[in-house]
Formats: sequence, structure tokens, C-alpha cells
Amino acid sequence: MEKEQTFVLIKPDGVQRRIIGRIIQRFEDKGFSMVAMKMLIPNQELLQKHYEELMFKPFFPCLICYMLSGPVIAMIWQGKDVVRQIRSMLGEGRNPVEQKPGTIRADYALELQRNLIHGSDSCESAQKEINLWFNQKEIVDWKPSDLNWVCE
Ligand SMILES: Nc1ncnc2c1ncn2[C@@H]1O[C@@H]2COP(=O)(O)O[C@H]2[C@H]1O
Repeated sequence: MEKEQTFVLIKPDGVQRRIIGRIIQRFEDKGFSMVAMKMLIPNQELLQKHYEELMFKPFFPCLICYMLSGPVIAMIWQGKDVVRQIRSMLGEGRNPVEQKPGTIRADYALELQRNLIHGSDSCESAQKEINLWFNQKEIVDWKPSDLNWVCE
């Protein structure tokens, strides 16, 4: 079974605009399996750890404020090359205006900050982010019966 996992976060604008279902649908349609999901309003400490590399950027306080503004959906997705594939489905760059039509950010977002969704940028950051947002008991080990039809 393909065990590569990535962390995906639907940000407050994605929840408020009620596009959770459409985002999940895209990942399921592609052939990936969700192995964990929860809705929460993240606290400042969690967000500061998640965005620690951006701590000294001028937009950091606004970013934290925006991320504290409402519930988010945290998920773990699993499948073949899932880290790179989901990044490309989101639109690799941060700015929605530069993303190709058909990507989530190009299709649903207009702004650099409120860009709807986060996906881990490497397997290492995926593991780090999964450990930050989830504990092991929240992750379900299951094997979809159609997996052999999607990847080798
Ligand atoms: N120049 C910027 N101004 C405001 N927000 C930004 C800027 N650059 C990045 N961000 C936000 O910081 C986030 C960092 O992670 P993401 O790429 O998921 O999405 C990014 C945006 O939400």
C-alpha cells in the first residue's frame, strides 16, 4: 500500500465560503485516501509553530490574525506521490493570480493571504506538520479496495 502522506489545511476562508466539500471531492476523485480529518479553531501557539519559518516576515501578525479568525479543517491524505501531487492541485505558488486555471487557488481564491488552503511542500514538512496537528490515535490505517486500480 502506498503510505506517503501529506498534511492539508483548509483555511478559514475555505470554511466560511463553504467549499470544503468541493476541495475534498477533488482529492478523492484523483485517487487519494483521507486518513484523518478534524475541524478546529487553532490557537496562537499552534499557528506560531506551524508558521515558524515566517515569524520575521512583515505579514506574520496579519497571517496569524487571519488564521485565528474561524474554524479550519485539518486533514491527512495518503497515496502515490501525494505530497507533490496535492501541491500541484493547489497551485504551487502562493499567489492565486499566478496559478494555472484548474488548480484550487486559481479556481476559488483571489488574494495572496486568503488563498484558501495549505499543503505540505515536502515529505519532511508533511511529517512535521502531521505530528504538530494530529496525534497518532487520530490517524486511521485503512486500505481502499479500489487502490489497485489507481496505482501500482
Ligand atoms: N506577502 C504576503 N502577504 C500576506 N500573506 C502572505 C504573504 N505571503 C504569504 N502569505 C500567507 O502566508 C501563508 C504561508 O503559507 P501558504 O503558502 O499556505 O499561504 C500563505 C499566505 O496565506
